[in-house]
Amino acid sequence: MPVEHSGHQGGPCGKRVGEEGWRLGWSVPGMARREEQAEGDNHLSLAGNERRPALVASLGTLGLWLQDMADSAQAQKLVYLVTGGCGFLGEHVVRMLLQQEPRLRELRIFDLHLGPWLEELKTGPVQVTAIQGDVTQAHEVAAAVAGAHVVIHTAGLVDVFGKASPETIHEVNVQGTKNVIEACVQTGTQFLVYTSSMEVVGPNIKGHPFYRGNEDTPYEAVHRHPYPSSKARAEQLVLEANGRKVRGGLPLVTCALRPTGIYGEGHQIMRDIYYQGLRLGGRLFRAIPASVEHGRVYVGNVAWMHVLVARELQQRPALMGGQVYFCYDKSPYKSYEDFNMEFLGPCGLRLVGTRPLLPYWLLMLLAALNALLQWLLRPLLLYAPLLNPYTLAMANTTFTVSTNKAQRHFGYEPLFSWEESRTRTIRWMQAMDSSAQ
Ligand SMILES: NC(=O)c1ccc[n+]([C@@H]2O[C@H](COP(=O)([O-])OP(=O)(O)OC[C@H]3O[C@@H](n4cnc5c(N)ncnc54)[C@H](O)[C@@H]3O)[C@@H](O)[C@H]2O)c1
Ligand SMILES: C[C@@H](CO)CCC[C@@H](C)[C@H]1CC[C@H]2[C@@H]3[C@H](O)C=C4C[C@@H](O)CC[C@]4(C)[C@H]3CC[C@]12C
Repeated sequence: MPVEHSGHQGGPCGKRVGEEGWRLGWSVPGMARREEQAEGDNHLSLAGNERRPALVASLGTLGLWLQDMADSAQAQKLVYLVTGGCGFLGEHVVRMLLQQEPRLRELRIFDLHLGPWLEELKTGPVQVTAIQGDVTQAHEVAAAVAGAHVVIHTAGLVDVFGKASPETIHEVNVQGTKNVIEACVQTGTQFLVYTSSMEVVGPNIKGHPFYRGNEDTPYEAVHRHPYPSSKARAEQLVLEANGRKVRGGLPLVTCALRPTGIYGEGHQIMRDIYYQGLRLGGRLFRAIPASVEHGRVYVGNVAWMHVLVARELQQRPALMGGQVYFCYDKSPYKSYEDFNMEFLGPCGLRLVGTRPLLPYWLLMLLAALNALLQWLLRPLLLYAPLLNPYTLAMANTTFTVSTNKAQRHFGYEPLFSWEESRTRTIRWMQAMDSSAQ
């Protein structure tokens, strides 16, 4: 089924806040706890002074307050740079850092396209610096990196639909990453976290299943498509750079995070599939057997892993430097289509068929036809449907992870339960729908 990227249409989801609602209301479970605890601490110190004269109590409070100020002035000293900070994942990383990294003094957000939502962040206690720039331009990257303690490099060209040329994908994903590494070395930045992908491992071109594998599971990683090839090369460069001396003589410490298919608020492909379903009268047609498992992970948990890994890399460079970690959480193992229905179902869409409605050979034919059409139409227009031989192979090959390496190395536990991840994603879809009406 050729599934085209969509425009906006109204749908059957219930009315909620507008799309901005999820942006402005963004918060994480741990944050509320931290604030409550801070308040609780104040109450405790006041309670201790209750029976003393009022002046002593006030002085005590003032003292504590001054101490707090001094502590936070000392603690807030780190400068972080997030490349691709205005993307789907990048925005979540940025917001998570602001909420969960108390040592942050300045947060630099580097992206080709800056989002208007950055403005709202500039009123907080952390200095937020928005930098419009291109990772393929070494001098722009170096200027942004200079003086940063940590770089989280999420910028990338995510394209499995043939929208960009293989050369452009390589330029952004590989040359862009080289520029980030060189900038760290030249300017003296010691910590680099790279957002890699499950695709550096697989599925491979032979369609071998990767069933609940971990970072050490043997697998023949062979790629031909430009996107996974570029991510694999970039990851290799990042890992090889671990231990290089940066300006000032200290060693560069790097590691790579490999998310499986990310979902959550802001997920463009989910949006496209939703509107596709609306165009088809509220129905989607099963194309992939329900038994093919596809790994998924909630964007908030991926963002949390980035924040945690960046923090712990500074504490445990010997253990974590040069390592790769799959991103995982408690999201259930399901087929790509069944998993999407967890969100699309509550928005009124139905998945028709308990088995694929078309035989696989026919789907392959349609996918090949789409590829041919894309090629023929290229001089006139960009035809980039969701279904092509590569995306079909991705959706039709089991690839799931089961690991606890992140927990063992840096104490990672998902911040969001599956129920919460699901609820947040559904709310976002409902808000998106009501703002479209
Ligand atoms: N979405 C997923 O399911 C998924 C899964 C695994 C890994 N990843 C990786 O996560 C990262 C973020 O992906 P995403 O899904 O948020 O994609 P995205 O397209 O939403 O975000 C990428 C961001 O990078 C920016 N960017 C692109 N080219 C740039 C350039 N030349 N210079 C500066 N900025 C540039 C874009 O403007 C965008 O804001 C990517 O590196 C991707 O490979 C994504
Ligand atoms: C055959 C169609 C019938 O419904 C469904 C096509 C679905 C595809 C468009 C997606 C299936 C698997 C997705 C990819 C996967 O989740 C992991 C990814 C890794 C990441 O680095 C980038 C995104 C992606 C390639 C993701 C893209 C969309 C799928 C191919």
